[in-house]
Amino acid sequence: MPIAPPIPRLQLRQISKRYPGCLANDAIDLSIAPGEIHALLGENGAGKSTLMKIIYGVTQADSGEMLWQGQRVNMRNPAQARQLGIGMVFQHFSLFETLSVAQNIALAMGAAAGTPKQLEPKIREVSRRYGMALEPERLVHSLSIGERQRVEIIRCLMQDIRLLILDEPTSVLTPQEADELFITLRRLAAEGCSILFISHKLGEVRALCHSATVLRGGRVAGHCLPAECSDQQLAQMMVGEAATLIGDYPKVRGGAAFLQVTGLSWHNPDPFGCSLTDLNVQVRSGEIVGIAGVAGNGQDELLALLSGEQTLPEAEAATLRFAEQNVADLRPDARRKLGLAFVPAERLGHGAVPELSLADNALLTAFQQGLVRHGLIERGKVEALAQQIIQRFGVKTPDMYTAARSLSGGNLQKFILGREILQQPKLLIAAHPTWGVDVGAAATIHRALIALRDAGAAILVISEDLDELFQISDRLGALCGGRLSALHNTTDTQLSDVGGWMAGQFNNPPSAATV
Ligand SMILES: Nc1ncnc2c1ncn2[C@@H]1O[C@H](COP(=O)(O)OP(=O)(O)OP(=O)(O)O)[C@@H](O)[C@H]1O
Repeated sequence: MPIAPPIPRLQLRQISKRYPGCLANDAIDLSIAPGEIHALLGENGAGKSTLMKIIYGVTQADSGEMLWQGQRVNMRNPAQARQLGIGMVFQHFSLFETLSVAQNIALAMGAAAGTPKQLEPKIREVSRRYGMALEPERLVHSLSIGERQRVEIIRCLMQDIRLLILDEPTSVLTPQEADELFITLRRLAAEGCSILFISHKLGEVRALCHSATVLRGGRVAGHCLPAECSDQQLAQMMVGEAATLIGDYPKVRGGAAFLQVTGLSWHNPDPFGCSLTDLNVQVRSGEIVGIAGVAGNGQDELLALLSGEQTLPEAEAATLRFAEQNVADLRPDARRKLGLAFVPAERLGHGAVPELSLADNALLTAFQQGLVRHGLIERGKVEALAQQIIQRFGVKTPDMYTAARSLSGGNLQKFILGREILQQPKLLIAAHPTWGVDVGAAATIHRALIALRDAGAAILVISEDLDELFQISDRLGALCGGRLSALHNTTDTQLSDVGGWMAGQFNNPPSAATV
């Protein structure tokens, strides 16, 4: 007697979802078996997040049907999804800093699940079983980003989980933490839990996922077995043409120092923030300096001090210099006048105003580039700039009047980066320049950064993506606990060296001269 194939855990049939001006999901079919780790791939704006939100009940499809273990289901909200055994770990965690791990999990699970004290033994059991070390009494503010992600995953595993959705989970992890996460995910899958994994990192998709669905322009472009495909083949399925992914950029020495940070210390009044201790770094015109580090080790504080969002008293103005000018006491617009462009880590709300159109967002930081005359905005010039950013950086949007918040994450990132690069700054400071950006767009951004470097700009990139830092940086260092390692030429540096610096294994003499 023939054996019937197992019923898929989840099946989507002809799922469609339209937003104003765009068909985000167009008749999508997708099937995930029990115990299968399935990747969802696609360039920025392909429709991945929209599809996940439909599965998790955050938003509803316009048409099509969803079958959960063979039964038709109308997913109305996340609570219903959780009840069925679907868990989702978002890119940005929503944890309360001042509460413990157990208190956070109890809050998320609702009163019926029990008090924090009652949940502690189960948290310990789940963390032991899946090899995710985590103490239930620890306060969240004392946890690393990797440990915070464990809180979210353990929260999902506390319920009877059948499908775990992870949205770019490794973008916040060190390489070692990512390896540990994969061990947990493989164990979960071996027990029959299905996993839907979204990532732009093709290497890890090939190493982890059994199968993949590739989306392009809201439609299914194909299904494949990632282990049997090269990066180039996967990228080609995503963008529909042969993509040039890896740029082998020559390393350079740069000219005179433009940004000079000398003995920079700052006490952070926020008890959960990080203070900076005796930072020394020079970025020369015509070079890219990369700063690695796990989030929360002083990156935000350093960025605020470099951009002018946090100023220092006049007496300390010389701790930061642009060329020969002291700037530590200057506000952001004064620093922009001296040639600074800045890409913050957070896209919505910091890099762009969500409610404003792309054109107005272009004006926000580029207004000193001749876009305002006699106090009047020159709309024609603003629109020309916005159009140029959209075209040069391949930003997918219905038009320049679209609100920033309705762009997919990666497309907004391309827009913000393009806006800053096109201002031809003397100094560009960029946090996570390709965070959430697809492989094709990341290559475009890297080429643009190299071109800006070769045109003579000093560039400082702060990123957690070590592959990226090795690819584009001429010199490298790392932040740990608010201290910065010395910089080294990238050509003389191994991945393991940077891993060591990220863990604080460096010993700079106080106020050391930078290399
Ligand atoms: N709330 C919304 N209103 C209007 N348009 C939206 C909204 N959400 C998404 N879109 C549009 O739907 C399309 C698909 O977006 P989605 O976020 O699903 O892409 P994605 O594949 O997840 O991209 P990324 O890799 O950049 O996160 C994009 O063109 C986006 O601009």
